[in-house]
Amino acid sequence: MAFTATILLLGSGELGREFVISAKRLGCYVVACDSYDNAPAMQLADAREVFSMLDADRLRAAVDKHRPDFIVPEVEAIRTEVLADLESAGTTIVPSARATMMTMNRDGIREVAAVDLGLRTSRYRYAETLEEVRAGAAHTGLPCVIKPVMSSSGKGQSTVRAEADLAAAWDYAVANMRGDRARVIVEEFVDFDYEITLLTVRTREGVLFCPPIGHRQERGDYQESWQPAAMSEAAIAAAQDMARKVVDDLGGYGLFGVEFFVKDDDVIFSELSPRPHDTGMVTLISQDLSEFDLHARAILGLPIPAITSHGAAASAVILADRVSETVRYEGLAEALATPGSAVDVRIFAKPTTRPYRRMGVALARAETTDDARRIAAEAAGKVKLHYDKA
Ligand SMILES: Nc1ncnc2c1ncn2[C@@H]1O[C@H](COP(=O)(O)OP(=O)(O)OP(=O)(O)O)[C@@H](O)[C@H]1O
Ligand SMILES: NCC(=O)N[C@@H]1O[C@H](COP(=O)([O-])[O-])[C@@H](O)[C@H]1O
Ligand SMILES: [Mg+2]
Repeated sequence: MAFTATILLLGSGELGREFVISAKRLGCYVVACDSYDNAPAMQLADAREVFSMLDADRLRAAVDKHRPDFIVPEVEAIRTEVLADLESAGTTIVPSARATMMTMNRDGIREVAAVDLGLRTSRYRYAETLEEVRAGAAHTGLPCVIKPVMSSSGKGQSTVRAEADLAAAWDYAVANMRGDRARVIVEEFVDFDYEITLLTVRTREGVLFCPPIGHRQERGDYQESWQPAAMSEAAIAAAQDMARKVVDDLGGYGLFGVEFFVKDDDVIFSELSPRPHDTGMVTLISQDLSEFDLHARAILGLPIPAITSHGAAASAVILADRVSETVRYEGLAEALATPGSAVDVRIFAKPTTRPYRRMGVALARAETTDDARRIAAEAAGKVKLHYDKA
């Protein structure tokens, strides 16, 4: 068939949805996979498969059926041993099977960064029992942050300020982790001035960086992001140096979201996604090419002559507040009419809601990042979710 390439997308949320658009524009055939039907990326893809990507047999069956040129993971929770086998047999895993294995669990990437590469990270310990959690907290000191090694978007994460709260944090982590391995990382709480995502593109021609993205998180999940984040040249250089080391170690081609905490000029590596990053959705309005276009080009081996910035920009999330099997969006016209130099909205069209589930994002460009943040938040606030009765 007359397609540029066949891509099997593992995970079909909002990030996958925008990636499908970028890949389709370049003539790819995309099969979108996720554990539930009508996931955001499926609505735009050429074909879909609904199965748990932790199920090795189903994953292999999907690969046998579609014979992809590229397998593009969009979530962490994937049976990554299967990806390693497929890579050995000649299928390209994006960015590499090693990158997906090392980032599926927090302990993997932490060992690469802190031990193998000697990057500056927070103090940490792993724990598999409450006793080990107590020992971990004694090592890091309080406050500390406790996270399941297998989770994302802040699920199961809590900050503990008093020893008496360690047991509740352990229980919360175990109750909200993914997978069946009760293991957490206990991290020193970093009292950072600000935190950033450095979008880093590994291409055949070398490593490229987007301007740093600042963001604000609540409950371990991103609420708003802006670009460029104000940063000293020294801090940018330190972050770029660390990002380059990690992506070169993980290997392959694609875009990575590398997360750092910054305190004064001290830049501390936190973690990374070997794929587009939620805070990077701001690039849908801030730059040519967006993080999704960059991922697609890097994967396909297409040139990236320049990453052009359109100036200060921001994104603000639109969240659900309850469990519902149906949802409608209202206020789109009002949101898009928000005064500002450029305002846009992305509606993810997720079929169901739950408290804090990200359902859309508002985007704005303005003279300053402060103005862009204000306008994006105002536009996001105008989009109202209407929960129909089932
Ligand atoms: N050690 C720490 N000290 C201070 N804040 C922290 C620490 N670890 C995490 N946080 C805060 O919690 C947020 C989420 O943490 P982290 O990125 O590790 O979780 P995540 O579940 O992988 O999130 P995502 O998948 O959205 O990237 C961070 O962006 C930061 O704001
Ligand atoms: N921080 C990771 C992240 O933002 N991942 C994005 O959220 C989706 C899951 O959303 P859901 O939980 O609403 O289904 C994922 O598929 C991905 O697009
Ligand atoms: Mg993170």
